[in-house]
Amino acid sequence: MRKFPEGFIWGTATASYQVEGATREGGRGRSIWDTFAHTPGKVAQGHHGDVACDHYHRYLDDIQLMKDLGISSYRFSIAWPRVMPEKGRVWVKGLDFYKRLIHALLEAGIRPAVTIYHWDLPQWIEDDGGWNSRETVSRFREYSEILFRELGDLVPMWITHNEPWCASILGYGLGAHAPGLCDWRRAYRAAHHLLLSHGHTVRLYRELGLKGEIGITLNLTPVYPASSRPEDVAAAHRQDMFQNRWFLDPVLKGAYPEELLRRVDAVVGGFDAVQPGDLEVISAPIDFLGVNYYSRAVVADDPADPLLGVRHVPGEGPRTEMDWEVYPEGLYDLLSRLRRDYGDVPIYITENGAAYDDRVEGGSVHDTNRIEYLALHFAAAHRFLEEGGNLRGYYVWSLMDNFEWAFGYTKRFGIVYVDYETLARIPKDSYFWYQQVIRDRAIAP
Ligand SMILES: N#[N+]C[C@@H]1[C@@H](O)[C@H](O)[C@@H](O)[C@@H]2O[C@H]12
Repeated sequence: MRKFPEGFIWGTATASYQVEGATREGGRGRSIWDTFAHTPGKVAQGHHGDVACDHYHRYLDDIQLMKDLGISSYRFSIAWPRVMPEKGRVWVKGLDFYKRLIHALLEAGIRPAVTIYHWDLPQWIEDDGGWNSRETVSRFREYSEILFRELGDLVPMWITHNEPWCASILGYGLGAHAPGLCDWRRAYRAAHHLLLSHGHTVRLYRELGLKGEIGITLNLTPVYPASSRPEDVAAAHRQDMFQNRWFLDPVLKGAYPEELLRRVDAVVGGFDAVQPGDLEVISAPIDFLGVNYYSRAVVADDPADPLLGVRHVPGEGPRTEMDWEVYPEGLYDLLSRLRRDYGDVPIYITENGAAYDDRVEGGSVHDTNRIEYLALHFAAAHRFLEEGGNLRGYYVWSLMDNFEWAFGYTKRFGIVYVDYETLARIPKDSYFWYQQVIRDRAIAP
């Protein structure tokens, strides 16, 4: 057996807009994802999060599932529109649901890990410029301070942002996510303001003297050249800078990659969002780095690509329902690279999992492909631990099937199946497999 260390954190993760529903309850205002999802053509089959998994009302049953699973921590996000529903209005009662959720988790012996922002920006803030506006940085700090003052003594682990790369690039550059804009200048500005708000919030956490730990979650994708040709190796370097170092370097080294700044100049005519002192704020020391890993990228040189001069090449491995290559070696390579290039920063894998075409058969879901996916990735993490890697925990994405952003409910990532007609939960075979891993604190060799 491959044993994990005593005290290793096993968890599951979700996010507010993806599971809660109740988008008109508790005084909640509209988010950019309410707007985006209700805009025809933006989300598969016109799906939206109005009901989602109804976690808002079913959280006690969901916590029982977590308790039976045996996890030690549950990662979830707080919906900013529940706290700041409209301009000029703070609705602290909007936190009542989260206070109930957190107390129930603590009673179940489950450590709450709170993501402050997982993409559901209040619509009124987007109307005021959203992450393209530096004003949002101070609004995020104000929002964070409310959370810290109301929940700071109950919550031991805080994540400022989830995947700021996605929130900025997909939301403002490619238009694939809310708010659905296609403007690279706004995307670069949004990325900077997300990072800046992270840094100010870390500093605030320290100023308030809170005793927990705070970090940020980045979606990181190790990049491999399609061949050993120098052109392809250089292409991989450029993609790595765009995909990973853009956020890793400011947070952990206090500087953007020089080549990125040159490319930004060339593509959007200058990085005008950075002001003196910003990078010092962004690189406020963190207690951990959250890593979301799903797959790798393989790229070749392609001069026809205006942004980076790269072309993505499909890897040889099997694919998930997201058409992502199953490549567990990439997790080990990524963790090793972080240790090599960024020092021994404590790491949590804050998301890892896979979407498959799950079917209910006789009341069960035999998702052997997801068990294999998780087993291979747990083994990669174990290899890193065996080499002295500072890995503190692993959150499986996701506890339950949920609203998969632009894919709506067509992609199932959960270890618990959700029947969207009845909202019944059915633990999949992977749930019971994970339950045994947690009991054994080990995986089979
Ligand atoms: N796609 N996909 C699954 C999963 C998504 O559901 C999460 O909300 C994101 O943090 C991250 O993209 C990963």
